[in-house]
Amino acid sequence: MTTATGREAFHARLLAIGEERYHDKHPFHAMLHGGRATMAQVRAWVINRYYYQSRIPMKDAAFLSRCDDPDLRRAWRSRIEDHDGGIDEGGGIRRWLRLAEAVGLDPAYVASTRGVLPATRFAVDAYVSFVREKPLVEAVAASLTELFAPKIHSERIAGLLQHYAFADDAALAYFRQRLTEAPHDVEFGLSYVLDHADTAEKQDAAAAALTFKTDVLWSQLDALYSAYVTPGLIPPGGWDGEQGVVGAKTPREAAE
Ligand SMILES: O=C(O)c1cc(C(=O)O)c2c(n1)C(=O)C(=O)c1cc(C(=O)O)[nH]c1-2
Repeated sequence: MTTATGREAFHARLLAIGEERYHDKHPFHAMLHGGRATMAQVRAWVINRYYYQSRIPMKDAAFLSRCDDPDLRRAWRSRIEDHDGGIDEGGGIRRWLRLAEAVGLDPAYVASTRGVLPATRFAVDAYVSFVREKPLVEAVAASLTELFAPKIHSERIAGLLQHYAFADDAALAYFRQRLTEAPHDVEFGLSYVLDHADTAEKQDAAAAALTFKTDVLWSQLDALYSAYVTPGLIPPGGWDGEQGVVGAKTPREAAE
């Protein structure tokens, strides 16, 4: 067994993975945040990303089902509350559906997950399976992409507000809420991984888990890009640009 590197060096190694591979660098995000995405591309993103949102509490439930430590369960369970919320107010999932409505989609269509690209399903389902099957320290390490999420959420709020007529506080409530939830989650997750990856083997496995998760995120955007930007090859079953669209087209859309 080789010796683990020190806590700080291991932390730096994890940060470097995000620096190199996080999906804030994907060209689809540059289009979206820079106002260069058409409304059809924005809608495709909202439809596909809903699938990720809908599976996050399921993967957290899978995680909880494997924890025999009540302290760990107590620290983790708020993640499910964040996304599902209460009966009346709902949580992140309902806030995401408000964004869907704001971009002119029928929330029931989005919630049905019809039209989600096959590659999106494969990537997201792989994340849920990973968390269901791998050692807990790797499952927690995979969630650490959230270290890099507040930056992308801030960029997205600013970019969408600047460039899109649909964007207002109600439409973007999902992202504002994550700005306070994610740092709390990730603070716990990071200390857990730094404490529990106490051999070189476990550190390598945790780094690989974080790398895997960056692939989960990146490949969802590759799928969107290929279907709705270039070459524009929508796979069978993928959203056709019409289903679930409600209301009149905006003048900008009519010109597109
Ligand atoms: O908009 C984004 O780029 C982004 C990324 C991530 C992420 O890094 O996995 C999450 C979220 N958002 C998010 O909103 C969220 O609730 C979330 C939960 C998790 C997770 O792995 O448990 N990641 C993310």
